[in-house]
Amino acid sequence: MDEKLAYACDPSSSATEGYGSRMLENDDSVLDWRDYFDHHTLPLSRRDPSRWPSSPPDYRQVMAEYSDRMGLLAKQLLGLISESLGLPTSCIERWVGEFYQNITISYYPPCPQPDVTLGLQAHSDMGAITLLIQDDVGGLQVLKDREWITVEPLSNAIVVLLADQTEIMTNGIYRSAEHRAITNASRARLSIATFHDPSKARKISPVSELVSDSSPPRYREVVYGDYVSSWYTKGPEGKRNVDALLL
Ligand SMILES: O=C(O)CCC(=O)C(=O)O
Ligand SMILES: [Fe+2]
Repeated sequence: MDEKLAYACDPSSSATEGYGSRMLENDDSVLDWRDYFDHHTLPLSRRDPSRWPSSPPDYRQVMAEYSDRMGLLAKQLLGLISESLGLPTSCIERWVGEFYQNITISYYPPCPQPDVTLGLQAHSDMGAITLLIQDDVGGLQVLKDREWITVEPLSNAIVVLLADQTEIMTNGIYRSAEHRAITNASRARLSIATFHDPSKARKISPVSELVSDSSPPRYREVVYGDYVSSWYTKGPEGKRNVDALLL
């Protein structure tokens, strides 16, 4: 525990780097059965490996390489999404602007009452695209046709979760995935989520090529930093934050 606390997040502000267990600003909110360690990894100006664990000895080097490779994969996937919509490959990536990438390692201890306790409450991720790996325990679920479907762990698989800004940029053609993590009584679980977000100052709206008289914008423009603040203040409650921007 002392080792974890040596890297503790700043409790007075949300989304800081380091070790923590409370995600939302409101003290009355239901807690998740989860500890997490958040790394700021891109752009390089935010990357400070001295804030990351020093053990095992190659941790920092592996994390830096993982960050670079996930960033490239996220760009490729946004490129494929752009192409699938008949847009130039780099269109959505350009709309996001420089990637702000955070890597969150979540640890879910065994839970004595898994039937009444969530590891992580239902939410959609707030940025553009999340790449997630999980160990063999399982616990990630996605909402499909109002049913929670378990994402069975596959070794070497990367789960792609589209996030809220991609829903906005594609004018709702691609939807962000509502997901949650459940707990279990017997085995601890680990997952690693790599988030790719716009900068806080970036204005996000449906990409202009997808908007016309016959296809009007379905979402209000939002400054990404305001979106993040509102998410942390109100809490996710499924997809209520992106739904609140619907016109
Ligand atoms: O642990 C998981 O599988 C989900 C993690 C997640 O959704 C998140 O960190 O946003
Ligand atoms: Fe998530």
